[in-house]
Amino acid sequence: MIKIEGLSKVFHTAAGEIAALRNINLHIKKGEIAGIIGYSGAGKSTLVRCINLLEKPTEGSVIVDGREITVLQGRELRDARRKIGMIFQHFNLLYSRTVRDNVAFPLEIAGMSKTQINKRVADLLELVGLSERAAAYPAQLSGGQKQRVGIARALANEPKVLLCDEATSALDPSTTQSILSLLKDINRELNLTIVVITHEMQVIKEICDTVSVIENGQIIESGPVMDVFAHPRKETTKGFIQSLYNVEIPQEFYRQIKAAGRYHRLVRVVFTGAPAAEPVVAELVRHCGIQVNIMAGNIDYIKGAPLGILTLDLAGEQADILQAIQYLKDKKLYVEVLDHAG
Ligand SMILES: Nc1ncnc2c1ncn2[C@@H]1O[C@H](COP(=O)(O)OP(=O)(O)OP(=O)(O)O)[C@@H](O)[C@H]1O
Repeated sequence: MIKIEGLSKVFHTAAGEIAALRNINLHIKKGEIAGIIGYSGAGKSTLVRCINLLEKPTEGSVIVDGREITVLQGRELRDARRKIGMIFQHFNLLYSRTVRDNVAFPLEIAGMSKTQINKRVADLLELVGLSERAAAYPAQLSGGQKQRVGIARALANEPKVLLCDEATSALDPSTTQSILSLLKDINRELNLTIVVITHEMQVIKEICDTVSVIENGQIIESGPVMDVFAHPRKETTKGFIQSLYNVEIPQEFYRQIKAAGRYHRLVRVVFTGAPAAEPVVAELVRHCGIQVNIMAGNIDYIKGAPLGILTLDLAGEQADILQAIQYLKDKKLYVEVLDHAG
């Protein structure tokens, strides 16, 4: 549904050139919820704004639903943009208009008749659960309700793609949850392709099918959410996972264990899917005759599938520990020997 190829964006400022995006390549399938995560200044907003040409790329192409939008201008560009809805962190509502009139706005611009507008607005407000607040003004709404208006407005022209730029960053955790479930429902009901820009791994975990990590204007890692969560390759990605699953142990604590004298290895074991339920630790003790201490751990469920991350301290004879690590690998578990262990 979205193909981004060789996309670069350079801003020319008084202080010099800023390469906000460098050679971005990204393919997003129809009906997918694609997450793009990065720290502040990584280039997320610029990337999402290049998808609907709010920002003109310096190089490269953006193809949405088979149409290269980077070459469009004037009316053709306006028509193409209509099929790409967008919601924002600070909602960007018109504060002098009621909820109903905010949602009607893009339809008025598209030249729809009043009767059709009334019908469509009523349907959209029902979809986002705001029928009762149609006559209210944005200032009378909570943050979550304002974002619901933003979503209804973004869906008014029946877009094929919905871009969400930090759409839940201004909301509290429970409101965030309700907006994320609304987005998930809309994705399912309308088979809408959604691009989610965020700096919060929780958002990626809750609703995304795929995730791309952006740093210094480049995509450094990309893949299905479960794969990236289970096997992050880049330090930045590991940092994001760490923000969700705190499975690190303090160095000082590990130094104390090592001081006990026995041979140790600190390993991280990642379970995905079925083996997560197996009593692997017990088997490890029985098969390899070593001592296993669970130092940190977390089991989570991503789209119903378990993802377990355990930090284990293995103590015993060196040969037995090597055998234990091999045993885990034979079980098709991902094992990482943490390099600060000795
Ligand atoms: N209009 C602009 N003019 C000049 N530089 C810009 C402009 N917009 C963005 N930048 C620069 O481009 C880089 C990427 O910014 P961008 O806003 O895309 O990052 P971000 O990941 O969305 O960060 P944040 O979450 O803080 O918004 C930054 O160095 C930023 O200063």
